[in-house]
Amino acid sequence: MSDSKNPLSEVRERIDSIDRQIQELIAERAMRAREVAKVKGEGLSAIDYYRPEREAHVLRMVVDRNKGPLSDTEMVRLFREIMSSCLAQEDPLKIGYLGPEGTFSEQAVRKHFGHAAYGLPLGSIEEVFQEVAAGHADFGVVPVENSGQGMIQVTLDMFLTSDARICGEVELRVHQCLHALTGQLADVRRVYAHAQSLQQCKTWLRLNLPGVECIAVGSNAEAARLARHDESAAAIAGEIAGKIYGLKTLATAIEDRADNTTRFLVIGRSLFPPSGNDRTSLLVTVNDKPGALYDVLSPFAKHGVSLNRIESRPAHTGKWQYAFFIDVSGHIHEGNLKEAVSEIESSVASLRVLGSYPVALP
Ligand SMILES: O=C(O)C(=O)C[C@]1(C(=O)O)C=C[C@@H](O)C=C1
Repeated sequence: MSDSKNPLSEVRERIDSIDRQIQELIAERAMRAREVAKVKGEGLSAIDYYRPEREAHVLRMVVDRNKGPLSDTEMVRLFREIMSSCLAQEDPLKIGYLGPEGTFSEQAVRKHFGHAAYGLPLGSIEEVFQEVAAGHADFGVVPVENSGQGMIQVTLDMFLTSDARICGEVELRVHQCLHALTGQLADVRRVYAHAQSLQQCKTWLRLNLPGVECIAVGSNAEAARLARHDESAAAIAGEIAGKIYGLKTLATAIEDRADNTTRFLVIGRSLFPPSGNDRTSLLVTVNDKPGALYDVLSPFAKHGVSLNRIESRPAHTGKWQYAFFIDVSGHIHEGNLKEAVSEIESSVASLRVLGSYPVALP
């Protein structure tokens, strides 16, 4: 009998050896993270140890080093989880999001903070802002924009009345599925979903479920919860929500646009230092005079600052008065943006820096 090893067990032995090394290195990394924490001070809470600018820097180095075969997104996800566990050694961060469990907001929380953070499902976007302001949550994650549907007005309007700061952004590819209790499309008489999701799947619904009643509810996870108790109903929700609520998936990727992506904001109570690739969000209200918007925008051009987006909303200060949400490249502590902003400040009714934060990672 040949004494050559079975090729499967040979590769598995190599994998076991690599796993041993990875595990030792992860344990050593966790020890170093403890040392860093000691330098920052003993007995602080998780929020005092958290450094989003450093995390973004670490993850950008991961992307730069990545030569495959795993994608940048996968590599970033793995390292994010390692940092999440390193940070949670004392006490996990508490993150508020639009619940219940299984929403895309929860997926955004996990993408940005990893699974060692403690997720706090809340009833509404307003509640996420309130819980962060009250200190019951360290940070909150709220949807702000969808690639096909545009801005989420509730989120923008919350910045008009709250002191929340933006500490980060997360981009999430959103894949919608149709789930139901029976698993039969022919049984579906009504479809529950969040209004945004109904919009995102309009064409699929028209072609595959013509004439079926579409009912907008607070979240997709709520839709899945309702469909669990009704054999003639289906819910549009992510894959995870379908599983959590014990439903069968009737169709996957039913969104009309293949690149359907939602951008979320991480909200907190303070500003963080530059990470090297940042974005700044400003809230500006202008006086009613000719060229008011020109006075806001021209200093950006003059100081070489790129404008990423501008969105207007009725201001809460009076009829026909508008607030502008402006996103620009750079950090507020960096020279050219600082100069542009101080020039704008002298010509507008009000200007508030909502936050400077690392640009979203893959
Ligand atoms: O470098 C730090 O400041 C750390 O605390 C270490 C570390 C990490 O694991 O790399 C952990 C948590 C912080 O949010 C950032 C980075």
